[in-house]
Amino acid sequence: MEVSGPEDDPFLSQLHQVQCPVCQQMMPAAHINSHLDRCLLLNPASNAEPAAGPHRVSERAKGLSPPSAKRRRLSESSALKQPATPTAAESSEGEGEEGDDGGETESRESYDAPPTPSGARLIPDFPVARSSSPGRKGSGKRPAAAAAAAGSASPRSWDEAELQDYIGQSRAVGQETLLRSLLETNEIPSLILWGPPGCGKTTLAHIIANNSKKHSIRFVTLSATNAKTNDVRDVIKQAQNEKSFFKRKTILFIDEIHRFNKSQQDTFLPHVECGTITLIGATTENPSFQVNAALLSRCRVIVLEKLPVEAMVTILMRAINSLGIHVLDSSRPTDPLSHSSNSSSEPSVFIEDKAVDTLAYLSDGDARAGLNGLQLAVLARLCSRKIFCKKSGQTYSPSRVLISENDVKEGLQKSHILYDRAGEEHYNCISALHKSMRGSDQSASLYWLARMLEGGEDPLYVARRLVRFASEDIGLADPSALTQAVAAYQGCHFIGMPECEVLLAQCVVYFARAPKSIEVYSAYNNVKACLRNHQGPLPPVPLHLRNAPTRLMKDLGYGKGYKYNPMYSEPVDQEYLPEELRGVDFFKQRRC
Ligand SMILES: Nc1ncnc2c1ncn2[C@@H]1O[C@H](COP(=O)(O)OP(=O)(O)OP(=O)(O)O)[C@@H](O)[C@H]1O
Repeated sequence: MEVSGPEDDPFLSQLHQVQCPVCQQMMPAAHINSHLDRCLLLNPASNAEPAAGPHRVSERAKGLSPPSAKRRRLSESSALKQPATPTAAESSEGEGEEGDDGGETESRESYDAPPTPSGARLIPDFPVARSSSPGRKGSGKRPAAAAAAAGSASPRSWDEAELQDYIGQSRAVGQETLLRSLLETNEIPSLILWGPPGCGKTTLAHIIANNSKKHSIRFVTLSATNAKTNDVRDVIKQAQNEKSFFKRKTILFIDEIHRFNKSQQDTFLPHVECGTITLIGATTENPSFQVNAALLSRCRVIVLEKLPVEAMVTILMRAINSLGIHVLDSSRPTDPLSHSSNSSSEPSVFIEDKAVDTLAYLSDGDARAGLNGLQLAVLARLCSRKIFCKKSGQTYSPSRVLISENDVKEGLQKSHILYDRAGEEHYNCISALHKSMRGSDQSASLYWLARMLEGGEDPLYVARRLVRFASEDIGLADPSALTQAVAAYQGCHFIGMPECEVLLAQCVVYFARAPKSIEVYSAYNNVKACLRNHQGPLPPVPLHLRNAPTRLMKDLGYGKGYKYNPMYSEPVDQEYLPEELRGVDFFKQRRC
């Protein structure tokens, strides 16, 4: 069983009181790191950190202002483990009042925990089962029931993870790669990590974080899903202070960097350029389109790939080992109940080896999907393990539970419930949104919109679909719908997420309520069908409709007989379609 200190558990760390070594104030352990940041800036003279040096007093006297009270929560992994600043675990316990941070809390989040409301995300524990190479035996590190119920199929502490713990991706971080040598010499350049969901972008960033911690480099994370431009400015301001006063470097990790719009991305540019921050961005989208060209040219793009099945098996086996699950060899059919007896109150959990292979295969290179699928399968089996005995009329819980191939398939389906940006769910949801607006159901329209945006969909993708809908389904019944959609698109482009969500919501409700007409859409389809079905060469443009800029053309009869409509007070009787299509009305029916 793994033992973790109170600083590992956000709940415990709230209860655990520690004393600030600078101002001696007592506060919950969870607050100590954010408090220390400010305290060191405000009280440089009393700073215990050896690197601080005496010059800080004069710097403060020069008017170094304290970080704004509105400063958003930021994560800083190096601060959590600075050698000279006692961590919560190292500090003595005691009673005390709340920290002086005005209610601002800074707690460590678990690995896949959602970002804090401000968008700041703390460097979480990083799941690495350091134990050996994972074979297919199942090591039984901690009871599967407890571990799965605790909410993770990943092993718990990944705090010390290093590159060797990173599975696969040899093209990006293999032995001979540039990135590996840069990491080994601790020369981290600005990077863009580009790859499909769950392939390990964030994981790699955390490995870099662990590496930089050793060299007292600050590592701050923001998620572009929630962070606002002010959050970025705060990070930059603090990075400038850290650089000039403490000669400390800052690495800023931005998850889903493509969700920052171009002007938000511009905020980093000068600071990346002058070395105030080293930027590491993670994105599932092609950076050539989603990242500012100027910013991109200052970053190395590391392309990560979908994890191959073998790598997925290794990752799953690590989790299985760490959860204490036993793997059953299907080539040697045995009754799991005949395995060694289990005296503990926790059931022994077994998994078929083919279930592991299936999970690895079906996860499609997405380790998160695989691990979530495993976790849900374990939980589902544990919850349904009570057996009713007809003879005694009692229910009892068997001491052994078997996870089959079907269980993992179900687990995988459930873990994909939310939203799969890159897969079928993406198309299902946009189709449901389109149909709900067409059906004038404003609630359903908003629901599908929110489901996509909350699931991490690119707002510009939704906006583009709205532009299309404006003409396809509303058309001339309300021509201003198109203006609304284009405005929403541009608004999203200007302000990005999360602010632009309400623009899309407004547009979606407008469209759901708007009158609908497919008149133009179907007429145009009729024209296209006419062209497609035409046999032989297309009919020539009638001579009277042709322009005649030269004498020769006039001589050839171009423009001859054309009636210039503004010259007539009554409707003009004139043909505009080619001869053979005379009388065709594409608005009434398809005639070709
Ligand atoms: N190469 C890897 N080695 C070990 N574990 C991995 C690897 N890739 C992913 N994982 C595991 O899979 C889970 C998801 O990985 P991670 O969050 O790094 O993916 P991501 O590429 O950042 O995904 P997204 O784009 O959806 O944010 C983590 O729990 C991590 O432990």
